[in-house]
Amino acid sequence: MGKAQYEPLFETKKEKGRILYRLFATSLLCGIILIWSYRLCNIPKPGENGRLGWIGMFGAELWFGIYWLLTQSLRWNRTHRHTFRDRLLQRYGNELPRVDVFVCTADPAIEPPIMVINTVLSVMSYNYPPEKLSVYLSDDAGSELTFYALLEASRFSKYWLPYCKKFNVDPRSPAAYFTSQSASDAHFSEIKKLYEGMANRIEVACKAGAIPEQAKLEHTAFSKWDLYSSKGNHAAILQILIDSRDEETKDVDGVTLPTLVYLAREKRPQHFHNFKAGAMNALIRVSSEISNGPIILNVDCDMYSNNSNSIQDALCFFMDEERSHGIAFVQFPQSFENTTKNELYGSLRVIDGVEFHGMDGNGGPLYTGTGCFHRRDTLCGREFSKDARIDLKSARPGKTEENVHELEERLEILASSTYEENTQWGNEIGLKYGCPVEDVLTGLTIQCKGWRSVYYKPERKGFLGVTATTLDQTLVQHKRWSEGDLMILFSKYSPAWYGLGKLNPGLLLGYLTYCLWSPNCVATLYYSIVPSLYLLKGISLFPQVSSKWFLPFAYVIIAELICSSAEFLWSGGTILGSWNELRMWLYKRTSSYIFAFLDVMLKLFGSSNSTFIVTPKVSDEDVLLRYKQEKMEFGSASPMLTILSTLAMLNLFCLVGLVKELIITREVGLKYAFETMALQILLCGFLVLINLPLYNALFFRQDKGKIPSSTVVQSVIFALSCVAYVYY
Ligand SMILES: O=c1ccn([C@@H]2O[C@H](COP(=O)(O)OP(=O)(O)O[C@H]3O[C@H](CO)[C@@H](O)[C@H](O)[C@H]3O)[C@@H](O)[C@H]2O)c(=O)[nH]1
Ligand SMILES: [Mn+2]
Repeated sequence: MGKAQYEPLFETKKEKGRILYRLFATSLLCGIILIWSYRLCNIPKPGENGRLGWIGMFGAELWFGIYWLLTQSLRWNRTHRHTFRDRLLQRYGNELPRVDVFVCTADPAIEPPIMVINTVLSVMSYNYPPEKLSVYLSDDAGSELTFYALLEASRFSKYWLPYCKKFNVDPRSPAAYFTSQSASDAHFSEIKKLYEGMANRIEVACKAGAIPEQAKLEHTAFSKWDLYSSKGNHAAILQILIDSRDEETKDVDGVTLPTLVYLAREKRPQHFHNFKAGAMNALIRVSSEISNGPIILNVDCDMYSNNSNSIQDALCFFMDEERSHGIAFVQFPQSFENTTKNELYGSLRVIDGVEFHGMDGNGGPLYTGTGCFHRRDTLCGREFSKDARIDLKSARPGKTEENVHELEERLEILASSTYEENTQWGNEIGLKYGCPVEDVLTGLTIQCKGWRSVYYKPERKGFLGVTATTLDQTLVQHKRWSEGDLMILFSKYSPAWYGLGKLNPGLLLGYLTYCLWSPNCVATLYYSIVPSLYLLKGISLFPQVSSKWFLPFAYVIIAELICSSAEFLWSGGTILGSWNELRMWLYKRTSSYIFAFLDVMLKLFGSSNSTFIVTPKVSDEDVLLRYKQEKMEFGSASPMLTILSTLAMLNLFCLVGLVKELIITREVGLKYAFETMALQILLCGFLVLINLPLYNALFFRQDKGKIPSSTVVQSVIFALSCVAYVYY
């Protein structure tokens, strides 16, 4: 094709209004600098009241200001992507590359098999040539129930795939499709009935905790579970359920089906399994001997495909003749199906709607796990080189002489728990080990090798998953993320030193923003405790309202509040949602981040081990009901909850103490108090206001989601002693 007619497969647009934003950010920076100057110039002399508190305020504001500066790297250079699928099909319709999809599951109890196979079915039915598509399910529990469900799904797919194609439906997760549709023609009822039959059989098996004897007789694979002892202790089980090279396996219309493989890697108590990263690496090896697709898509078991064209979209970024060469991976945003209108537990809205566009403008987003397309060889450690073009037409391993059983047996060795000993797997090859956010670390090293990545957020969401439905789950998940990100900062691959000179400076700062999530806890804790306590003591920490120094404080606070709410609304959130987001911002910083920060510090000094607490994807009925009503679920006692309620109580006591002085004892005049303490009163008042749901759960609620009485007692005692100590 001549250069003149070159039509790109994707286009990149700079965000409109960037100049305006940059002006605004610069003005905010001026405000911040003024605040710093005010603090520095007004530190009370040694011996004067409030010197220590003042110095602390300076520290906190210095941190907030610097951190805010870092976050500008995520906003300065935002870009948006658009793909041209029709051009892709026109040019490469017949030579599309093979694509391997990896689905990961870890525990049938909190990731129900019926949900897992809905995800599997949704990715099997992509709008893509089936002979070029292979789907691998990694089951870290090695559960017979999950395997049984997958076997059922492989049978159902013979009806489901033709149906999807014929009626061009979306989403292609049957469960999601049937809940979104109310059509009632004969085809619909027929396929729905088939699905319900299957779902019913799976549910019965899961309830009983055992699969029907009949199924065992029909499929020999179940004998592989004869030696199974537990989810942490079992041999590798590999089962090729559909091999698209087989002539006999066709759907009901006689069309080839995608390859479908079940893999439970070997697990032994004496061998550390490295969580999802270990599962992914086993999948990379096994798949390389079956389909060896040059493009790999990974999804979590709850993240079904919501858009049947996502593979084609992603390929537009890998197959453009002029601009695809340096692109290693394409990350889609993480969206959720079970969110409520005002997202009580916060959301990834601003990350997805603003920040990742900013990362993309600087060299590409982080690899955040699910919904990411990779080139196989960059995932396996290939360095970038200007000249060496990557071939997406790599050969598929031919069908060998061995029969399927021999093949499975041979490949099970690749998934054994000792296979990686004395190899570079988890280090130079595949996903990196040793970090709770293995994906972010892996993506970082790929970018350090000279590759870039792409953030693609299509109109119709690519993937939909299940988000946490209780406060505790949310905080635990954010602890894992923020802990992992901070570990990266101190790791061999730290963006701060390893990335220096390898990454675009803007990208490096972007990584730092995420790595430094958890240290934010220190300044936030300080800001939510000390000003309120000083308020009670009658010591002012902010400029008087009539002072000219009041202006920069007012400007920075108001502008930042408006800007972050605007970003939230702009990304599709509601006003109440933005208030909830603010609350979660506070809660994460004063619980998840504290524990993440402490854990990383402990690790640096050699103790404590990483864990991966898998987020539950199902909840009890009453919990679910409260979730839908957006009633915060506190539930069980935990150290994180104790901190949150202690902080809330502390601020309540301070505010009540102030009101008592102002109105009842009238020790200080109302006017005088506002003149000298306005910002402190506002801050304390804000902290009380945002904690209203927490007070409700402490003292008034009767349902199971309330705060347990042990926590109530603890937090009141802690807060009272703190206040008493300061006051007397
Ligand atoms: O030992 C394990 C643990 C987890 N998983 C799977 O990993 C996925 C993610 O686990 P989940 O508990 O849902 O974590 P999330 O915090 O929701 O996951 C986000 O964060 C992870 C990194 O912490 C990324 O890997 C994920 O892709 C991303 O969706 C799930 O499919 C699990 O089944 C395994 O396969 N093996
Ligand atoms: Mn998840």
